[in-house]
Amino acid sequence: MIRHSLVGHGQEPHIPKAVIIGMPGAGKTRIGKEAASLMGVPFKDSDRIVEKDAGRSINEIFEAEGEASFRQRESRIVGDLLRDFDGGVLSLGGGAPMTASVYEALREYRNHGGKVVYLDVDPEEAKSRSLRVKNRPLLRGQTHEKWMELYRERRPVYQSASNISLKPRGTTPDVIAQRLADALSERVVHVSNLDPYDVRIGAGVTSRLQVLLGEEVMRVALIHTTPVQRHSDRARALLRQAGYQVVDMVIPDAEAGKTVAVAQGIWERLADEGFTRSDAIVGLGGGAATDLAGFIAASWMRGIRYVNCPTSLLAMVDASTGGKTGINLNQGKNLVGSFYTPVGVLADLRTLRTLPNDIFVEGLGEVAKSGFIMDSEILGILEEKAESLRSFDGNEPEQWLEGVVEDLIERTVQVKAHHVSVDLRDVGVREFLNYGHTLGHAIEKIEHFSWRHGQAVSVGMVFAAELASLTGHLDRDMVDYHRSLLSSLGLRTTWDGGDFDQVLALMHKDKKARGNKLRFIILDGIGKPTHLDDPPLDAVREAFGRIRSKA
Ligand SMILES: NC(=O)c1ccc[n+]([C@@H]2O[C@H](COP(=O)([O-])OP(=O)(O)OC[C@H]3O[C@@H](n4cnc5c(N)ncnc54)[C@H](O)[C@@H]3O)[C@@H](O)[C@H]2O)c1
Ligand SMILES: O=C(O)C(=O)C[C@@H](O)[C@H](O)[C@H](O)COP(=O)(O)O
Repeated sequence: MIRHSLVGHGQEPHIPKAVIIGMPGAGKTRIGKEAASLMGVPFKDSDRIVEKDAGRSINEIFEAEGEASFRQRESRIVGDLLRDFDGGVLSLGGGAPMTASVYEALREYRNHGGKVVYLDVDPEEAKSRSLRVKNRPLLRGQTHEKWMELYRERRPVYQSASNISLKPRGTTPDVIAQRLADALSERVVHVSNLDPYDVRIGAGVTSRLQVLLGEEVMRVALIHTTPVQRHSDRARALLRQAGYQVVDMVIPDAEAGKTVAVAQGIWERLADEGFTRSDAIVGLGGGAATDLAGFIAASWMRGIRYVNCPTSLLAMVDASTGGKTGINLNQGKNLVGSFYTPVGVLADLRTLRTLPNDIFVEGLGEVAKSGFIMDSEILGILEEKAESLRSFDGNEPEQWLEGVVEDLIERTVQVKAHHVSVDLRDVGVREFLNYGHTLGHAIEKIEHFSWRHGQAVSVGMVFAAELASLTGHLDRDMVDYHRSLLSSLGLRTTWDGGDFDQVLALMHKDKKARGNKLRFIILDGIGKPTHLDDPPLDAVREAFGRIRSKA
């Protein structure tokens, strides 16, 4: 069986971090070596190991034993290395994946989480480079025709054998090596809806835009706000380099961007720029920008492809994933929108470097929410790292960002992915992601959006915990735990604005409400969310009273 053959006798696999494949002259060795050195892991080239093992050069093996014998040697050695080259980067000879046994071994390796990287070079460039190297017996006396024939034969095999593809065209090997190192350190959370997609988390993942958008797309509308200009400049440069026509669309910041007027302005611009169904949207910024961009993608010509590039903690852990797109009305939050999934989400940790402290801290509200409803490990990390998280200023060491913060993002996205994979349309378990939001959205509205979403949700969770306690679902210790954890992170736990009747009217506009009946998400315990339908009005009023600072 596959698992058995790679893992061996009940041991953990010691598989390589990555295997690089591609045409001769693609730069597999140079780029692989450099990426390995950037990551501080060992590098091996299967051709060199075959030569060492045989005690003769590849040319000599071909001359003395013939190609079939070389392929047998290669297949055995690649098989061994795929089983036992712990965490290293391995480059394969250009023809290796064409051998059935190597192709199969690569498939097994991918099934165990291995990363097979196809260096998809321009065939002319690879040809001129490969002819400079002497020990390539199959390339001797090659005509241009024959080379292109080889390329056409091998390319589909490289494509289907790989799960990462890098196009070095127009870039230097150093840049590609850095991209490769970035791609290998990223984390991926899979969302399995009808239209499945991945959330990629890591430093530099924005460079994946081209792979996600694909070759059919001609025009890309890059929707973003001004505070993220530095990151949209980079995305725009990457998109132009990849050959797309980029139309830059700057929208008003935060909730001011989630309006009918802004959406209308963008629809008109798309029409003027001639956007068709095969064009695309990229939403880059905080949750407000990705909510709007998704809504534009969902509504333009009844739906075009879009990618989310979240740049705030909250957008990375929550808003960018799950396909809830929408805008606000004067009457309430997110009242108009649709469920429409992106083709991918790229959470580039480097963008967090410019994120102001208060926006990072509000994002912790949604992180804590995911801990409360499903993953107590998240709560453990938040408790342990509260002080450093609360004082985030963007200058944290790389290890911290790619350690604690990346762990929290990955875990929180896993919680989100779980709920939206099971219930995209929000008719059951997905509603658990709304913990704290019934009151939270009302607070945002009453405060004219001067309160940040995550802060409002934080108070909303304390309110929901109080309501759960009043209705016999949660004990007092848990309510106290909500207050102490959230405040240790710099989140609000009280609110003195509005009055009960105002709040009640807004809570009736919440999407969980049915007819005249309110519906809340509460907890029976950590990781045990449940619905609370139509609770006694007195309990709702009392819970509201308990979030006032003078309570
Ligand atoms: N669709 C969903 O499932 C979902 C989930 C959660 C929240 N949301 C929505 O997301 C919004 C809140 O998102 P948010 O907290 O990101 O707020 P936001 O989008 O208002 O962004 C907050 C501020 O931070 C700026 N910013 C973002 N990234 C930055 C960076 N890297 N450097 C500097 N500045 C940066 C933004 O321009 C803005 O000024 C709300 O509208 C909420 O309703 C949606
Ligand atoms: O994805 C969901 O489902 C959520 O409820 C996530 C929430 O954190 C988010 O704020 C969402 O936008 C709220 O949606 P709404 O349906 O209550 O408007």
